[in-house]
Amino acid sequence: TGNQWGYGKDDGPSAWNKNYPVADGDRQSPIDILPHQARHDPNLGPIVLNYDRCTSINIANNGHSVVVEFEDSDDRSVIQGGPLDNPYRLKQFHFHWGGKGCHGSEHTVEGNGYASELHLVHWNAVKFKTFGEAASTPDGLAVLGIFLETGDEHRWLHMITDALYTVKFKGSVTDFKGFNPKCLLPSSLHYWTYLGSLTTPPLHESVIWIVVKEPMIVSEKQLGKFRTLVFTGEEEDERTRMENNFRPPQLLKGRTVRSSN
Ligand SMILES: CNS(=O)(=O)c1c(F)c(F)c(SCCN)c(F)c1F
Ligand SMILES: [Zn+2]
Repeated sequence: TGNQWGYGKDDGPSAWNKNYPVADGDRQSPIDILPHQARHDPNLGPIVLNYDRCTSINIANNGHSVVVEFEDSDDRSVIQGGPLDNPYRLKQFHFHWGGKGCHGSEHTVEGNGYASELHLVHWNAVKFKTFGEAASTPDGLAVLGIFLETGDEHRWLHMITDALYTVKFKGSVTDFKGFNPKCLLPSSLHYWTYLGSLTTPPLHESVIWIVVKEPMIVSEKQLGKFRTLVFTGEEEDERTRMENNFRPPQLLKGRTVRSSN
């Protein structure tokens, strides 16, 4: 069908504007963050996360990433504070990563990429009735971005990486109950924030981005397990390793990046 997109030569980020013209819009993500040009805003308070472990549902391979979905019928798991006027409900989290040794984050900092980037996707259920409505309206979504850097093993990431073999193929879904993603976060939640978009089609310009400055540290072995997933379905004959599922930085087009402290 027409809306097939991916990260390959012919269907990758440089081709997305064919089916999704907003790809060339004025508030696209990710971006390259220049800390010295970010405006420190003393009015930016801390990010407050209230996640309830009971809202996690399943882990899935959607053909683009590995995604953990959450129950979002009430305010049990929300993010608030910082640049947000309302609490935003946790809908899902997923990752973007590179190939062996090369970079795989979406946002970069002074041109430097990280090995991977975790996105916790939240939606404004005060102003919108459904996730879909929020995802297609300016500032309907708040995405918390966390960089992953290789080093020592992450003590809790094994809860995700141990489940990856069950979602190797596109379309596979497995139960994933009782997981609180707060265990993944670095100790400091100082952040940069700016107005942007989804980084995958349909690339809606609906995201308030909150990018945490301190990366989480994971081992090369843990990261390698993400690369055992494939973009393709079990029934397909070619097995395309899932890696480099990141969009490169987009033009800032006059936007301001603010910094907590
Ligand atoms: C920020 N990262 S992302 O890649 O642009 C991204 C996804 F991959 C998503 F899956 C979803 S939710 C489901 C909608 N198709 C989302 F809101 C989202 F923003
Ligand atoms: Zn993402």
